[in-house]
Amino acid sequence: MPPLTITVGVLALQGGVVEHIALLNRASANYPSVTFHFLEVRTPEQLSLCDALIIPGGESTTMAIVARRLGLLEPLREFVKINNKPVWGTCAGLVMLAEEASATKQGGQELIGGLDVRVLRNKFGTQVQSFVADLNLDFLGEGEGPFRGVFIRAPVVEEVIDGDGRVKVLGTVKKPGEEEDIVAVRQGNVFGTSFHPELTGDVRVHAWWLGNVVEALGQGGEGKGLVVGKGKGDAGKVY
Ligand SMILES: NC(=O)CC[C@H](N)C(=O)O
Repeated sequence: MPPLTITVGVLALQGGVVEHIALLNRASANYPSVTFHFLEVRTPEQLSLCDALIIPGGESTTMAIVARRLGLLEPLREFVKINNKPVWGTCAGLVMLAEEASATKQGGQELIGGLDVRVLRNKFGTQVQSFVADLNLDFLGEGEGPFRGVFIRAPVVEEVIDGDGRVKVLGTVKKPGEEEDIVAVRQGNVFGTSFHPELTGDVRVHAWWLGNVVEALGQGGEGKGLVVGKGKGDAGKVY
C-alpha cells in the first residue's frame, strides 16, 4: 500500500493564512504515518490539487469579490457542494460557507454555501468589541479542558435552515446578559467556527479537524491502523 498523502489548502486571498498553516503543521505531528502538504490557494489550479480546504478569517465581502475576480467562486462551490471535500471556515470563512447571511452590504454578498444556516455577521459589534471566551467543545473529547475562543467581529449562526437535522451544533457561547449563540457547526464535510483557533496556539481543533480529513479520505493505504481523533464517539477508533 502506498503511503497516504493529503494536500490541505488554505484559501489565501486575504486574512489569517499563515497562522492556519502554522497550526496545521503542528497538528500534523499527530498523524505521523500521513504525509501532509499545506498549500496556499489563490487559483483554481491550486484548488484542484487540494483534498481539503480551510477558508480563514478576514472580510467575507472582500474575499467574495476577490474570489469572483480570480474565477474561484464556482470552483469553490464545486469543491464544497459537489465534490463534498472537507472544508473548514473560520469567522469570515464561516460566513462564506453559509447558505444565507444577514447584515450583508446593500445588494447582498456572494457566498459559497454548503452549510444550511443563516449567519448574522458582526454579531458582537466592531473590532473594539472583540473578546475571548472559554468554550466547552465536547467534540474535542472527554475530559478536555475549555478552549479559548477568540472572537473578532465574529458572526454567529442565527438560524439553522435545514429541517432534517443534518446541521450539528458543536459549540455555543453565552455572553453575560445575552442569549446563547451558536459558534460552531458541522454539516457533513463542512465545518464552521465563528472564532479563531489559529490565533490561540492551542492545536486541538486543528488536530481534530485533520483527523476528520484523514477519516473522510477513507483510507486504506497507510491510514490503516492509524488512530485518529479524540472526538466524542471516535476516541481511540482505528481507521
Ligand atoms: N475576523 C473575521 O473574520 C471577521 C469577519 C467579518 N466581520 C465578516 O463578516 O466577514
